[in-house]
Amino acid sequence: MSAADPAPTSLTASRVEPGEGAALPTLGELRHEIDRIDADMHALLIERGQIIDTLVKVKQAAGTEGGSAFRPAREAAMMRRLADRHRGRLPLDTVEGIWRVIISTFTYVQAPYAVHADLATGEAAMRDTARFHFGFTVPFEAHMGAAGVVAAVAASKGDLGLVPAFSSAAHGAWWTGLEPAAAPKIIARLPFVERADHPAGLPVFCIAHPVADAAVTEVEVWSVHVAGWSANAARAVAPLADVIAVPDRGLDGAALLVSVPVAGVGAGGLEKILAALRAAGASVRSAALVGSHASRYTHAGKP
Ligand SMILES: C=C(O[C@@H]1C=C(C(=O)O)C=C[C@H]1O)C(=O)O
Repeated sequence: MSAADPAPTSLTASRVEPGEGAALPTLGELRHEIDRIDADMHALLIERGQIIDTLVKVKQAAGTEGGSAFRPAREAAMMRRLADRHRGRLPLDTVEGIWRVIISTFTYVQAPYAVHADLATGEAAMRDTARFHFGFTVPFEAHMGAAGVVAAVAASKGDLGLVPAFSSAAHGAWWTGLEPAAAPKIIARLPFVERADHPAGLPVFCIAHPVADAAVTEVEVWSVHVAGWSANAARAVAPLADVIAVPDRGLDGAALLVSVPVAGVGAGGLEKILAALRAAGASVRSAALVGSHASRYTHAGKP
């Protein structure tokens, strides 16, 4: 501590936020408070790490470790609570980014994993998304095309893959690679907290080998193959579910990725969607469950 920065005693709340007409604290006093808070936050992160050390032992004892340590249901719930309780000067974007890095890195130190991402749609946006959600300590591996991401995750024990959760002609029906029972599955949809001005708002599905005790089934994602695909069929399913369609012109059909809420508003199960397709003249050739994730959660954004 320099002579220009004396060590004052801790400030009372009334001096940190003085009322109208009250004497302002000195810059030195306020910086001392900032240093105290930084040391407390750092100590709390170290303590969080100690809890994780014990959590690893508990998971080992329960036999629930191995594979990915990523628990998307828990993370979705934590991120919703964080967004809902946030207030004050620090932007929500920053708070969300800090906690994504904290949680993803603590997941990594439990069981190392890499994040494989499909850069084919837009390298900058996908890299921003991967780094925002998983930080810089978790290794990042770039792929050109979603099929490469699916293959890399399939060959790994606990790696995660990021693929676009939006229609893109360039991608083909990558999700058909998730149909075999032993293939990776969709386990999350990011960002967990959506808003119009999200700084890393590219909608992505996170794929991984699913962990038995970790599935979130609020929204099911189905790979559906239809014959007789048409604009009429597309219009019939649009109000019922989020659908990504890749038409197969040779066969007059399409491969669809259909997200179906399991409960609540919009629920009705896959059957309702298949019935709407049939009523619109399409015939359903197959339907395979390729994953599930937490309900989408939208935050109002800046107050
Ligand atoms: C700590 C756990 O493992 C992971 C890390 C988390 C964290 O650091 O908060 C939360 C969920 C998991 O993805 C857990 O399973 O609770």
